Amino acid sequence: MKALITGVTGFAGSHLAEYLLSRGDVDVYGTFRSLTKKEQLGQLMDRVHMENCELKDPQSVNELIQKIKPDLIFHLAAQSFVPTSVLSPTDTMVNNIVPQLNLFEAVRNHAVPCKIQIACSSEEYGLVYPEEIPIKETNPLRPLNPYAVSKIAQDYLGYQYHHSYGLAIIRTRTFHHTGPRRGESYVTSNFAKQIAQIELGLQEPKVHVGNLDAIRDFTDVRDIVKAYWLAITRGEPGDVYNISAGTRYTIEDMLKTLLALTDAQVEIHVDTNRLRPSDVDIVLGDSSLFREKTGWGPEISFQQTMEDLLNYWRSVLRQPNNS
Ligand SMILES: Nc1nc2c(ncn2[C@@H]2O[C@H](COP(=O)(O)OP(=O)(O)O[C@H]3O[C@H](CO)[C@@H](O)[C@H](O)[C@@H]3O)[C@@H](O)[C@H]2O)c(=O)[nH]1
Repeated sequence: MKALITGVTGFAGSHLAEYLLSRGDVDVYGTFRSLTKKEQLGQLMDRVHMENCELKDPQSVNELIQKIKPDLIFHLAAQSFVPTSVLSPTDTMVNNIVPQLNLFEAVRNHAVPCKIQIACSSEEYGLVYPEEIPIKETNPLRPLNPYAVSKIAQDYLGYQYHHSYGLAIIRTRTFHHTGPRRGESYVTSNFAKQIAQIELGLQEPKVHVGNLDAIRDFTDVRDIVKAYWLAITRGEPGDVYNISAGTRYTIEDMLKTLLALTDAQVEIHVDTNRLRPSDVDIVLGDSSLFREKTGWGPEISFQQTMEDLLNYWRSVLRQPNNS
């Protein structure tokens, strides 16, 4: 079976590649943007068929789909950092919507009988009222940033291409996920990296933070990629599924969990430039539809995820020429 992962060197993409390769029954193809990340991932990426493809270019995507004729497409490539979408809304719209349209059109043009999973997001729900918690797939979408709007466009294009053209598209709305290799801009990784830097004397003993009151439903990325596999193999084309562990932590709880794993004595410093114009206060998911359909459930505890993330940064920072 041939699986194509767009954004294979990205956070979820690289974990998905690792999972698919470990199964032994999947030939993994991937598109990527960053050569540096490819090199950092070393041996893992040596086992993936790496494809040069500009996802924003229809011709390039057409050639890729015609050449590989994948059985499965996991579309993970995206601009996924909320503050970047606030600073550059146009780039986020173009980077998130155009590649997906090119993929859908290429699959249509070549009549490739594949299944497609698209990575949508809990950010689409945006403003949520207390009585709507935990959030079901039927909740209204009230986006609070351009990233969320771009994900709604991806989500609804998935719906439309399924209904208009019969493409076997499964939409997953994933809640906050983290773990080793998480990009350092995202809150869990950012705090873990700062603590590891403090331990090594590379930063003054002060952790810089933004809004600590936001509530997130944290899931380990290694559980998320297993969910993506189950979504594409057992999910119903045309349907949309929430994926989340159902945990409820404030960002402050998450910081305290990390601080309990270190002997370093630190001060907490709120940086106003880390606060967002409109933050999403609470994101807590109801993933019962997905669990009933596929049998999925999270296996890695929040505590374990945080420990693995901190250890990841400790090991990265101890390597020569680290960033
Ligand atoms: N990044 C960051 N966030 C901070 C900080 N301090 C507090 N926060 C708060 O921590 C929360 C999480 O921020 P992010 O890690 O940037 O993630 P996100 O906005 O929740 O979005 C993530 O989850 C979505 C749902 O899965 C994803 O779709 C999205 O791509 C991203 O991964 C937000 O409420 C943010 O204001 C900080 O120093 N840095």
